[in-house]
Amino acid sequence: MAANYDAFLLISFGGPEGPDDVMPFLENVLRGKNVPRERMLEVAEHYNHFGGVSPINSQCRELLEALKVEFAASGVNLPIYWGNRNWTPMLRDTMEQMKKDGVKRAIAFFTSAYSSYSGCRQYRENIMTAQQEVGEGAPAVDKLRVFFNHPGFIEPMIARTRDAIAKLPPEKQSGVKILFTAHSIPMGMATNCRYEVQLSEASRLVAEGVNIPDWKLVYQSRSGPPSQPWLEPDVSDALATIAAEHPGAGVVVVPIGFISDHMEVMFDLDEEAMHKAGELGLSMVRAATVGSDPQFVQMIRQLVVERMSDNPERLVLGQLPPNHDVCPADCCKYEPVRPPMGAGRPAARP
Ligand SMILES: C=CC1=C(C)c2cc3[nH]c(cc4nc(cc5[nH]c(cc1n2)c(C)c5CCC(=O)O)C(CCC(=O)O)=C4C)c(C)c3C=C
Ligand SMILES: [Fe+2]
Ligand SMILES: [Fe+2]
Repeated sequence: MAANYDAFLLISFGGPEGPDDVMPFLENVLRGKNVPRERMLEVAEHYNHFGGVSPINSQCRELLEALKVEFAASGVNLPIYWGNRNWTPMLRDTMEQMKKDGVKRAIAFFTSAYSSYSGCRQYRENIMTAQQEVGEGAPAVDKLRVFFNHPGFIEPMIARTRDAIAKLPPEKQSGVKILFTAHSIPMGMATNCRYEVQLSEASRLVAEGVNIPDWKLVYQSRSGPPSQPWLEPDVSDALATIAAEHPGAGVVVVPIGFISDHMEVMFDLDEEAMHKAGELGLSMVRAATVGSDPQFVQMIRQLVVERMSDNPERLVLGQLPPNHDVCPADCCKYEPVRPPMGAGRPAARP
């Protein structure tokens, strides 16, 4: 059913924009999560390595600028808002502003291509919490379908993978191995969502697009305690396996699980995985994420128009259908094992 919207809302993760932001940001990210404090401090070091600034907020600003141009050029007459889960601009403040501006019903784009607790349900919970905090008159918010199999995501990723292969030394290009990487999540989270299935399909589509049969889906940025099972293999272990089986091979690492080159891409891949590949004698190139690619920006506009049309064209590639518009009640449900009492401290809110 077509719906009428009077605003567009970008909802993202947020990131620190200076050294003083790093710890409160991480405390926001990890509140209620079973992640050891040592891991939090380790990740803080990654951010401090880059001056305490994550590029994610500036990447969102760039995407918003590109979207304004795209909407104006194609007659989509919706004001654009932006709110984050973990750092300013916080979602609740944005919703407060939307209420003041008289917005009644917004359509939201989450910066996650896949269904998972963190990428889907937690954002929906964040919306509900923000609505409660804003109170009477808070805008209603619907979310766009996940886009892991939309041509506007897959085709730019094929182009970026092709560019990355071309950066390998010519003698390493034939026989290249592709590692598609995504954020690892606890097995308990993975079992109640379509994260792995959707990631495998997106990876398959990109591998097929560049005609490379030798590919594997692997994981990165694991944060759980060693006792808790998370999705594997880790990218470094996968690199070691390639080095053992194909010494000196060319490897392209494609961060298919992310849509911008944020800290988890810059540190975990460009620093750690690159260093590991060098030690193992592999030639590694990391493919870029979609960022503000024109086709990706167009995709967001198409997804909005799709929801506002009576007979929409629901673009999709591959073997899976377009994902649902409205999440069923238990979609991406996750009841985490809580950390022991006293293991975490409440975070200061920005
Ligand atoms: C229990 C699961 C997760 C923990 C713990 C976790 C910690 C953690 N994450 C970041 C930074 C980012 N995470 C991002 C996305 C993301 N994170 C998880 C799960 C956990 N993260 C998932 C399932 C996802 C979604 C993946 C996807 O589908 O896109 C991102 C990217 C956000 C974006 O909008 O692009 C970042 C950045 C930190 C710093 C952290 C703590 C140690
Ligand atoms: Fe994460
Ligand atoms: Fe979901």
